Amino acid sequence: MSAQYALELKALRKNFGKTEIIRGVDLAVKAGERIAVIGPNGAGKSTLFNLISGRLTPTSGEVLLNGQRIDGKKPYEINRLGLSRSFQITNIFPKLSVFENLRCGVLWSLGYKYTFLRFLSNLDDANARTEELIKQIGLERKRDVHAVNLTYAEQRALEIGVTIAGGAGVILLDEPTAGMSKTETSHFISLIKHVTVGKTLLTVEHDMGVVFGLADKIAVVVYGEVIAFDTPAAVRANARVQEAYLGSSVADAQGAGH
Ligand SMILES: Nc1ncnc2c1ncn2[C@@H]1O[C@H](COP(=O)(O)OP(=O)(O)OP(=O)(O)O)[C@@H](O)[C@H]1O
Repeated sequence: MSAQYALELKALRKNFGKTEIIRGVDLAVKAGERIAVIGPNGAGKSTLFNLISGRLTPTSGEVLLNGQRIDGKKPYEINRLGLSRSFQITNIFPKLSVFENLRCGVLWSLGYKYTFLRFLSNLDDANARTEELIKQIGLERKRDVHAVNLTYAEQRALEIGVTIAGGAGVILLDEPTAGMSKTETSHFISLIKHVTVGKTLLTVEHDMGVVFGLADKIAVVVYGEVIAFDTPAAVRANARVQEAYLGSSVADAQGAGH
């Protein structure tokens, strides 16, 4: 890949009415980096994800995926260009099995959206890729179970599977461990690391244990600006971050043994 960065935000701004919510964000993420986006409630993290994934159009500024402008494009176009996003609310099909949910994701990426009924039975490549995904997310024993009958943590695993099914190189996850127990969370961090090897990952996260367990770098968003973008150790030591946001959260995470 010739582009220097997998994802780049340049002077990105977003207003809602007269209120400026994203206030000039610059961020450059190298291919293969895992980034946690943190910040107080209402800082603009979800808005930033919406701008990157095409759900919102920036008021000004640029978003580049592998060097190509994607701001202004539709979410499915951005998806086709190699960026895939999962949401806080699961968007899997409850009445389809694990296998069927994943195969939908694979087929979509292969471009069979409108004709796939005709091809289902003999799509050996899609089926093989689907079986591989099931193993990756550890749901072999739930292969034929309807999504609605999975546990919450299994549904989240399936959702990660659907998110990566299309082979996107850049993955956005919105609070992937929200609502999980501590044991489920630590298992899930390993799963995310495992399935995103070689990919670029951005995750919005409130749980500092997850942040420090997962991220190569942390972007701290406060009041619509990125006030720090650095390694976990450097962010932890950053006085401005401590003051604006992180002090007590880091102390909590460290106290919890992270
Ligand atoms: N569509 C919208 N119209 C108007 N204001 C909005 C809209 N979406 C978000 N906002 C406002 O923008 C600000 C940033 O919201 P956003 O959801 O991006 O924050 P966040 O950092 O993701 O917060 P949280 O951690 O609570 O999820 C908030 O003040 C919110 O009320």
